[in-house]
Amino acid sequence: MNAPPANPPLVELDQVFQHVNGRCALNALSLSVRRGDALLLIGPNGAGKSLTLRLMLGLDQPSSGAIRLFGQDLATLTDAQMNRLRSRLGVVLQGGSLLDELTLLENLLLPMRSRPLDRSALARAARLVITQLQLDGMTHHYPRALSLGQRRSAELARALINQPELLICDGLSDGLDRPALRDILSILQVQRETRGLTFIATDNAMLDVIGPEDRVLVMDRGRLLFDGTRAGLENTSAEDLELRTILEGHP
Ligand SMILES: Nc1ncnc2c1ncn2[C@@H]1O[C@H](COP(=O)(O)OP(=O)(O)OP(=O)(O)O)[C@@H](O)[C@H]1O
Repeated sequence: MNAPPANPPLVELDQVFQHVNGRCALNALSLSVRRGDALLLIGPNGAGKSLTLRLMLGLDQPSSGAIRLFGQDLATLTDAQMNRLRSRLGVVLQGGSLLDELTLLENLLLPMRSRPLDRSALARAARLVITQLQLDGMTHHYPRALSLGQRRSAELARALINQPELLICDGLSDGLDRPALRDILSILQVQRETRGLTFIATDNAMLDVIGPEDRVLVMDRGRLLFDGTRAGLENTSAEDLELRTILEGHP
């Protein structure tokens, strides 16, 4: 048997198809995410962005094709192995996921339940993300007392509390204004530079706040239309009508 590569891509999709209600929602999708990448997945409503992330997280199985997370083929994993892989991830899903009956601090500590840490280690982990996400003074508030931006920050803090290797965010910017989005992006960039965080975000609004060398994937109707830098996307879309039409937001 061949040994797995020493430094495999963190996520790989290989010729993935996904049929939903008889429709081909993902069509021959192949992509690869390397450690330290910051990858933005954009495209119109229904392009297949959320489906793609759900497959990466092992929440759905593809109709065909292979998905590898940290070098392991998800189709071959037991539930226990999948849970171990998930403990290396931070996830923010669309639509908000804070539990209303828990305080902000209790929400933040949810991912730590299965970790054998003492109170001081938990407090340290919480303090770090609370400071990073500027949530000081709010730890005993319930989610309903927070602004939308604070709730999004809290979800991100919860996703980062385990210091994950890979952060996957669906619709992180929903309801956030541009300065708030820039703040969040700079927090993620610092984690990328200081500890090699890899992150994947589906977020059309982020296109305006990422750097020219950051990586962008453009999807439409389940197909991957572009994989390159934001600067490359600007050049390519000047000559590619299909891409330009999507970026300008027309049907
Ligand atoms: N649970 C589901 N049942 C039926 N159809 C679904 C389901 N989930 C996704 N789809 C369909 O799959 C396609 C891709 O959906 P997906 O949610 O991945 O798109 P998206 O790019 O994330 O869109 P948005 O920007 O609106 O979130 C769409 O046509 C959608 O209607």
